[in-house]
Amino acid sequence: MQDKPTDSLVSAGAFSDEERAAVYRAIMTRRDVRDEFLADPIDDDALWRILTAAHHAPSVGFMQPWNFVLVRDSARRHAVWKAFSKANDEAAALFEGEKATLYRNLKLEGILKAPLGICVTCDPDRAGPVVLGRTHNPRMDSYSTVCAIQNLWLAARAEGIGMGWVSIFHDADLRALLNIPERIEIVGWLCLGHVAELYDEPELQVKGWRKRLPLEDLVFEEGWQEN
Ligand SMILES: Cc1cc2c(cc1C)N(C[C@H](O)[C@H](O)[C@H](O)COP(=O)(O)O)c1[nH]c(=O)[nH]c(=O)c1N2
Repeated sequence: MQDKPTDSLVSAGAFSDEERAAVYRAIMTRRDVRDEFLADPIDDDALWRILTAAHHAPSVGFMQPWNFVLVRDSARRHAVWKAFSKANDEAAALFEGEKATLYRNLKLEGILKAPLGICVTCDPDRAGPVVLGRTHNPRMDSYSTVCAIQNLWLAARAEGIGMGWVSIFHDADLRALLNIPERIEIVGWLCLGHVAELYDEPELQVKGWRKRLPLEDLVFEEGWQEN
């Protein structure tokens, strides 16, 4: 039998009431931020803590496939916004009638307002061709990168920094603007900045786009249930 690595274990006990409340508060009050960004720059230490939280996300085979491309330059962010704008016109054309009007009235990005953009990428080759846990589903490396983004989002919330995820782009446009090689997957463009206020429910719900589904309808016991 192998020796238990006691030196590298920490207690798995539950958090104190206060610690638990803080974790749930970060989860429940995290919002996708679009229009509420303030121009104030993000403190370097806070940014590093947020990136460290992202870097401590779980990843398949511990491959840590992520990179974080930080974009502060306003001319570059303007070019990213133009790429969004083109893709958003295409997206808007897919809706009809009232839904199209509502879509047009939604603000779906904070690329120019937020002082920092982060393009999060996934390198499928980070841990060689055979990755523990990825063999039967190649998407596991992308899923790992999404875990990093969620950690980043929650840590930002705890730091009082807002974040918005923008996905309305042609990959090729972001790739060209940021010099990202073909073999690297673009997972998300994140807008980060201080915010004065946050919606207390998802903005898409507040603006009548879609409601939060009842959890009871989404939880199945023992197998799939067709409603
Ligand atoms: C993968 C992915 C991609 C996007 C998003 C999220 C995720 C997870 N969201 C944010 C999304 O609309 C938001 O999370 C939901 O509306 C729920 O709101 P809260 O995040 O709880 O505020 C998002 N929002 C937006 O305005 N423009 C966008 O392009 C995207 N893209």
